[in-house]
Amino acid sequence: MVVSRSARRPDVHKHSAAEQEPEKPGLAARRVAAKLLAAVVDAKASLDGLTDPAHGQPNFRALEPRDRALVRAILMSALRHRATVEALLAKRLERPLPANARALSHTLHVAAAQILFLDVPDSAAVDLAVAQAKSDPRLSRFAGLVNGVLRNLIRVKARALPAALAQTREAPDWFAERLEAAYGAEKTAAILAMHRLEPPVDFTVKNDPERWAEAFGGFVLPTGSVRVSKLEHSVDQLPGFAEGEWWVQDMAASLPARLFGDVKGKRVADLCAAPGGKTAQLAHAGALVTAADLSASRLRRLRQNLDRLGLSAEVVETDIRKFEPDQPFDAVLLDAPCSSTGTVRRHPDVPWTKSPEDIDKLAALQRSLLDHAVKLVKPGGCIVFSNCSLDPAEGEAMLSGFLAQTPEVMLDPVGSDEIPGIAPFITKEGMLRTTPADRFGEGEEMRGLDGFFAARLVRKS
Ligand SMILES: C[S@@+](CC[C@H](N)C(=O)[O-])C[C@H]1O[C@@H](n2cnc3c(N)ncnc32)[C@H](O)[C@@H]1O
Repeated sequence: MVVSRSARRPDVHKHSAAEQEPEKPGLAARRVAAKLLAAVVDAKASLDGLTDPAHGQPNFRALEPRDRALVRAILMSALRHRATVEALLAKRLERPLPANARALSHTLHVAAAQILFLDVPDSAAVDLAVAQAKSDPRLSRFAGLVNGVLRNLIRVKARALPAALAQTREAPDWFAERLEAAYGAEKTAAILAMHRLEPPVDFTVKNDPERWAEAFGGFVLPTGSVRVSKLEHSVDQLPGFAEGEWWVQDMAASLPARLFGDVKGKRVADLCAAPGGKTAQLAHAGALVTAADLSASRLRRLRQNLDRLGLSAEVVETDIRKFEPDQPFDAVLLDAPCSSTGTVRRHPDVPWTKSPEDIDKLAALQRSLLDHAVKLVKPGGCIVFSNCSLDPAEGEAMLSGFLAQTPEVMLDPVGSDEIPGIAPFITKEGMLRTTPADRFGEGEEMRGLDGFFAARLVRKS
């Protein structure tokens, strides 16, 4: 290895006074927030992946736990309200930022999200954004602009924020337009309004929902899930966690596995199983479950989850299109990979990382997975197809194309009284469709669930 002289003698470097100044507390967190925002918005990386404690972005993982929590809070707000922040910043800029000023745009968004939506002192948000600009060669000449724009935002926010929230459609155009085509203008507005809110946490409990609702300070939904509007503790600190008495699962996500009815003693394949929410439901209901998934790391989480819950399943790591079990199953669940547009309340990066092309590709993947899934079930056996997309291309439309071209399979319509509380979500064809704007009763807390699609099919021959 050739080592250059200067590399061996770092002591000869001259440091400027500015470089030697201790870094302002909190600056590293803001820098990481801007970097991750760039990764989400420009490189279409998933926020959960970037902030994964074990495999996430290295600068993020290097932060103290408190700063990691702050970075996540900043990014959740910056993405949840991205269109509103953009509109408010645009009004404070004399002219649009040039396309190559991405770092400047991300710095402004990170600071604006704190000023508008977080409990961070305004002065700290501005000072740190200015310090960030000064210390970054790409941004140093914009430090004055950062200061001016953000101080202006602070001055007007009490009046300008409510107006911007009322006038801005909180989504990229492609996303809102597809929702409108599927659900109409009024329901789209209601869905986008729900995307602005932090969602409640729903739990699937093994037994006695009333008891857990009381223990968590929540209430029982008509379907039996327990809902907590705002959790005061992390889930692993709640009673019953170590004992494996419950798991976190949005109410909508708990419905597909219940469409099989009584599965006690039946051989059921859960084909895209990880991290195992539906595997756990099926195993708890007494099924002999084979849980298959492509992802080794996600299957590790599935095993950990089942261990905690004291439940068991046969676990198979495979691309299910190559899965050839010795004998067909009594029933098959295909909870297919999808655009996840039904989970924007929890994953506000989704509209900014996905595209219409992704939706088309995912619909084609779902179709190929479903074509194979039906071969794995006995004649007379049941197949439930589900996913957490709001887009009919991945739900109703994909399924009707499949049914038209697959004569050996027919739709088994779901009755509106099969599960307590599901009537509002059953379509006239007997499929299940939920959106975040749906409600299952009167009152604010009875509103909101993930967007889900599910259909039950029977293999005739
Ligand atoms: C929506 S998630 C499943 C969630 C899971 N059913 C639950 O309730 O916890 C979709 C899963 O499909 C898996 N997957 C994607 N393509 C696959 C394939 N070709 N074969 C098997 N699994 C696949 C992904 O690894 C991912 O874990």
